[in-house]
Amino acid sequence: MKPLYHSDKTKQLDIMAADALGLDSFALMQAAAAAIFKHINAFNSILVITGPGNNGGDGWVVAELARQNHQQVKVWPMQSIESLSGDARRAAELYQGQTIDAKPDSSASYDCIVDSIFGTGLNQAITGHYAKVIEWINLQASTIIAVDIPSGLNGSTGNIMGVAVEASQTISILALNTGLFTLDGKDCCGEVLLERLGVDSSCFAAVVAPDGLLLDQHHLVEISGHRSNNSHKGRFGHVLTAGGQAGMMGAVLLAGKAVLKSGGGLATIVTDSAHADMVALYAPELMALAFDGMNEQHLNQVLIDKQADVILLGMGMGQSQWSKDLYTCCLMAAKPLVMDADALGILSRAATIPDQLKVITPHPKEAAVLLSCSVAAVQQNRWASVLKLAQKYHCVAVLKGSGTLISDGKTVWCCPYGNANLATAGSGDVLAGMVAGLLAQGFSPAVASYLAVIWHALAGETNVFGLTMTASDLLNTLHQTVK
Ligand SMILES: NC(=O)C1=CN([C@@H]2O[C@H](COP(=O)(O)OP(=O)(O)OC[C@H]3O[C@@H](n4cnc5c(N)ncnc54)[C@H](O)[C@@H]3O)[C@@H](O)[C@H]2O)[C@@H](O)CC1
Ligand SMILES: Nc1ncnc2c1ncn2[C@@H]1O[C@H](COP(=O)(O)OP(=O)(O)O)[C@@H](O)[C@H]1O
Ligand SMILES: [K+]
Repeated sequence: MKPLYHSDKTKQLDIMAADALGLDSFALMQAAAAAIFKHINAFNSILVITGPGNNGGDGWVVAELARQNHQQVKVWPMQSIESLSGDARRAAELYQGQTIDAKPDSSASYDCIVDSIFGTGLNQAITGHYAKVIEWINLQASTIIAVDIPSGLNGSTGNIMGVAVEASQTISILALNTGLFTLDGKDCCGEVLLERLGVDSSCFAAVVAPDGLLLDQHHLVEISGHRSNNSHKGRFGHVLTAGGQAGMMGAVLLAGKAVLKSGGGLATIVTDSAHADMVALYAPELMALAFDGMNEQHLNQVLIDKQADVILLGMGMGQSQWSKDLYTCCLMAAKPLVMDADALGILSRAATIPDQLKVITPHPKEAAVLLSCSVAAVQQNRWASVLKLAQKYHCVAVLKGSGTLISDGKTVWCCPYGNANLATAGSGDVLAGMVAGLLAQGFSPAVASYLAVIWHALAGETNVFGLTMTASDLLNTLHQTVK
């Protein structure tokens, strides 16, 4: 897994890399620019837009390399050369090509625009002239290459600070920043490429603790590689999927089916007696159990009889007395618990956190309730929020949304896959069922969570139904990602 760093660690990483390579800071800038130049050396006409810091410095060096390569290149500096300092000033002074000092007229077109306005040094919202230039960049049909980070994107959190470049490609230098992969990061970055300049990331990871780890689809081989031939359904776990108060049955059905679709051996739906009989009509492979409210003896007996390995609680469960009774009953069994949806609201008000709680799967609004803060506060720093959730509830937390984050309270994993087609009713119920299904098969809470998240996101991203995909379609096409 690639390490991810908040952008405040960049300077430290730059120094370590320079040491490892035996370069001074200007030679490191030249090496960075040479690595970026490889990605633009085939364009005919290039406009490099440079800012006040070292990100701008990279841009000046890239422009000089393009000039030497006989490409048509111009630099549009946002600041006068005299106002620059250090390596950036030196880089600008070495450039021997043309500059422009205002927006190109509409007849001038560039195949490629290089965004080297701001990198990791962005420290306030972008306004004024800078904002206008970024808005102009976003209107151009050119290929837009962002140096290190799209200007305006907060490299740590993935928030847009006022306005941000929407790049076709982002070429990160030395290390990847956390903000590239969550919240607005994915919309701003386009394709993310990493140029390590010959420095192995393990050289950093040993000294500077990463703030996150980037998940990769290759982890999914762990799922299919997990089972021996000499197996039976009892080996793959039994999940009791509890929820679906009167009139809200769909969510718990989707979750129960996802348990089986993710390889779980057995799934029993515990739901309102008004519709327990209908479960088999939807999916004959599901077992059903009616819960009438405070019928705890009955439920406990079933938990024992059915030897459930995992309880998944909350989908379509509501917040009524029936819901609270179901919550209470499920907690009486000392079985590993996964909580989603309405169970999270009850958990947030509960006097104690059950010892057996293994995973919670909130979307940002549920996370806000769990952390007693606003949705904006959760999203402002999703990295800190997912850590807080895991630490407060002593379990693995899955903070859903664009760039889903998973944490066990120490490590944060980030899923770079998925798209807005997953924003469809019931898609989270499917994810919760997948987490429980993998947990029941013996994966640890963290591994079950991140495997489910990768699988779910990739299935959504590659689904042939595109934006017409429903949660049922997603379930029925999971096999295209993992068989
Ligand atoms: N030798 C080096 O130092 C290397 C630097 N690198 C590049 O350097 C970048 C980091 O350089 P810097 O730390 O200079 O950061 P930036 O290039 O992002 O620029 C920071 C400057 O912008 C100003 N600024 C920040 N936010 C602003 C806003 N909203 N409006 C107006 N001005 C604002 C700051 O006051 C500061 O002067 C990296 O992203 C990377 O591109 C890499 O090439 C690796 C080597
Ligand atoms: N824009 C997006 N990009 C990637 N994944 C998304 C996006 N929007 C939603 N998702 C994913 O879809 C699922 C939606 O879950 P949730 O909000 O709980 O929906 P529901 O309650 O309808 O099941 C989550 O796994 C979430 O990460
Ligand atoms: K940039």
